[in-house]
Amino acid sequence: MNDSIIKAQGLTKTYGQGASLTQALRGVDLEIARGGLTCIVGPSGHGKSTLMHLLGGLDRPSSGRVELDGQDMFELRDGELAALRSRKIGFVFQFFNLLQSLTARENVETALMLAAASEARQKERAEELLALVGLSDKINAKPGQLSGGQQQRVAIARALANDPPVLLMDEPTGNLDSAAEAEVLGVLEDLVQKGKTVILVTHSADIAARADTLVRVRDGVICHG
Ligand SMILES: Nc1ncnc2c1ncn2[C@@H]1O[C@H](COP(=O)(O)OP(=O)(O)OP(=O)(O)O)[C@@H](O)[C@H]1O
Repeated sequence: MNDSIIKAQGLTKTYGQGASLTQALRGVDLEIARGGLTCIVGPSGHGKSTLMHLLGGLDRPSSGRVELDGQDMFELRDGELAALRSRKIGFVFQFFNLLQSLTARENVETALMLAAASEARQKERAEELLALVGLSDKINAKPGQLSGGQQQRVAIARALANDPPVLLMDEPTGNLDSAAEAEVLGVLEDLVQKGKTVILVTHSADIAARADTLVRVRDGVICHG
């Protein structure tokens, strides 16, 4: 596959040592094509989140490599890796992680890296992002005034702050009911239409059914078929 945005080779990850050693990943090779919705599925405790963290450069593997847009991530030093991550990947997690005392717009603004931009430009950009996830009417609401699905859409807008090509999500609908899940899925499908690469770990059969690519993880390896 030539146009893969992420390419992983021989990934292993071991936690702990001695009697408490866990081999979370035991040799994963994976290519993710640019664009499209990729779902990582599999039983609990089999290595999905570990894989997601390594694909996003949030953690380093015990061995193996991950190329992001042609760049070998783990040959970079921590600071360089962090800079690459913030340009290329937006992260979304199960529990939204919004700041409760800030409005939706302010939560998005916290992630904008527009150092030179005026306050007015930052505000405008945050409002554009909230419009993109269908929340134009909630820009001044605080998380406590929003439903779970709306909070997760604010988290998605925040993850898009620096216009990364990739969105990486760990169970983004794990804390939502099915109506809110459908809301979030709609936003993700919209983003895929706009050319983003969306990769998510999910236990939801409804979401997995909409994936362009399914990656099944079992016992720390990818199982085919
Ligand atoms: N930081 C850590 N330290 C020690 N062991 C860990 C750590 N993170 C994960 N593990 C172990 O690695 C294995 C894989 O965990 P991982 O979180 O990747 O699984 P998962 O498939 O995402 O599970 P779930 O669906 O329940 O979230 C498990 O046995 C887990 O206990």
